Amino acid sequence: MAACDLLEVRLDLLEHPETRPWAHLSGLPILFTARRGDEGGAGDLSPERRSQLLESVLEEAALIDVELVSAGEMAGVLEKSAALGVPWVASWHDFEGRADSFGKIPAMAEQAATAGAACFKAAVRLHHMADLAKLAGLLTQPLPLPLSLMGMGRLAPVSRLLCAQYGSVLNYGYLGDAPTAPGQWSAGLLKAAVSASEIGLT
Ligand SMILES: O=C1C[C@@](O)(C(=O)O)C[C@@H](O)[C@@H]1O
Repeated sequence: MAACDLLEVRLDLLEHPETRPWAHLSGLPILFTARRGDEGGAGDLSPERRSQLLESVLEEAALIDVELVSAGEMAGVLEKSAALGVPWVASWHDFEGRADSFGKIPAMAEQAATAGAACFKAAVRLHHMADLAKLAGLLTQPLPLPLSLMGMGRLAPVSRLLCAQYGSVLNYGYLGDAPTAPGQWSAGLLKAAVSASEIGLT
């Protein structure tokens, strides 16, 4: 079993993205991300630089990730990706885990759908067991687009299995030896664990 079904290339983490260091990984669809600094990106790249990075890979992208709050400042690249039929994952990250984050997610998902996103993704640091239920519970609400939800921190691993069981799409794990978020599973382990825990919850 391959370790993953889709690869995410974090353009903001690459020293020399123009050398296309992902080129040898042919055969798998690629999601390209150029993360903004205040949502976990490296180098605090400007919206112009992030747009330029994404525009340079649109022809080979299966999907692109742009933070919901960057939709306005990166409208140009979103228009180009839409014209090419490349879907947009609208994302949002809360590394602190603020108490009001769970309640904000449905409205952000609605906003993402209206703005043309194919999926809304939120990663939130979890502090308490009750946070697990709040996060996975969002997947039982009717919303106009698929959700990709995951926890960060000590409860991240269990949250990622729970959310996958409740229908979260795009479940992230790392390749190599460096997680890109606190509490991320390795991709191979996550895929095996999700497969082993497919018990048909709705
Ligand atoms: O947004 C996400 C999700 C993520 O932050 C995670 O929590 O696994 C990992 C990032 O690489 C990715 O861009």
